[in-house]
Amino acid sequence: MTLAAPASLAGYKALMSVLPAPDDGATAAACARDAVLTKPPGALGRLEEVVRWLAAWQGRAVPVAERLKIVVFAGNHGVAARGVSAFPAEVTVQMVENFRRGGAAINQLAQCFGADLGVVSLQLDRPTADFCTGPAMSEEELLAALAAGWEAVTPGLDLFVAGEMGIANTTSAAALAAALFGAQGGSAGWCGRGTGLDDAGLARKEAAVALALHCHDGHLADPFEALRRLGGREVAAMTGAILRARIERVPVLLDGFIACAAAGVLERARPGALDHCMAAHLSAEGAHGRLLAALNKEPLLSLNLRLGEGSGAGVALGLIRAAVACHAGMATFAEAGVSGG
Ligand SMILES: O=C(O)c1ccc[n+]([C@@H]2O[C@H](COP(=O)([O-])O)[C@@H](O)[C@H]2O)c1
Ligand SMILES: Cc1cc2nc[nH]c2cc1C
Repeated sequence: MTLAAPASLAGYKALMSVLPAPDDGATAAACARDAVLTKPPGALGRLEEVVRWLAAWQGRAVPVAERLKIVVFAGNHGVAARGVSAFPAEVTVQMVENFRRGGAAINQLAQCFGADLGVVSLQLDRPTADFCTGPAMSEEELLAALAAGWEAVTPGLDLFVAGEMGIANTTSAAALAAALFGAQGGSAGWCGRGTGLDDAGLARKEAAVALALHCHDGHLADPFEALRRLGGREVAAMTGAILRARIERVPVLLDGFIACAAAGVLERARPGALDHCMAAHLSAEGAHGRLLAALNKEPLLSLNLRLGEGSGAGVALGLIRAAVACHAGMATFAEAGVSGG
């Protein structure tokens, strides 16, 4: 059954108080099976945690990793005109074409691990407004972006990955993270080099984030309002998708800095709203570790990736499949005639 996206921000906020809970029965059954598999207890380390997490949200004692979906959301940012990225804004639309032709990293990762890949382009010819001088989006634009994400998650998926492409979106994510989780020590602490900024570019980015926080001061307490003022279309789409996944009990692998800032909106709106999410990796973007700590998430991988597109989560799909294969396929002590400890 298709569930329509809420028509108002009040509708989204109302959903935050009725989020589904994990299936404790399925978790207990997965733990019971794990306990009799032919290995010392705990010997598969965090792969066992992955199985418990999938079981809880899929509602299956033996979770599966067949219907995997990655969606890359693309958006453009007015703040790019301030010289806050190492690349020009036209790269966003060019990369969308690359995704469509199968030439990007995420295409290869999706193919490697049998994931379905979708690309959702969000009005690339209409960048958001420069949030240093006013809100990035109107309420109508925010609702359209949230709905685009919401509609990308179909019920019955075994796992969802929200990826993004948007030149300058690490500036948006830095400002949003500062608004959501505080700028103690200065907002520059949320700024990294993104696609590879030099020192002068980093200084422009830090100045842009500081200016934005000053401009919107007093209006950032509501996480959805912070998203409207400082986010971007692809950032808001990821927020909508991650929320829809929770409603549909679809587990989500979080990608890098921008995806985690988008997810952070939900965590600030209701602590625990990201219980259906696992952090795939620690990005090389400087403040990602700080953001993961604020979300209380321990990343599965740390490979110095800083690509976005959902690529860190794409690599982690291999671990997800490995965890599920062991849990589903291993013999029990009784079946294998192995003496238990
Ligand atoms: O996912 C990350 O942690 C990440 C870190 C640095 C850069 N990116 C990607 O690079 C773009 C944003 O970088 P920038 O420098 O233009 O803000 C955007 O398309 C992201 O997908 C992504
Ligand atoms: C080439 C390129 C590819 C990307 N993929 C995600 N963000 C990106 C940024 C650039 C610049």
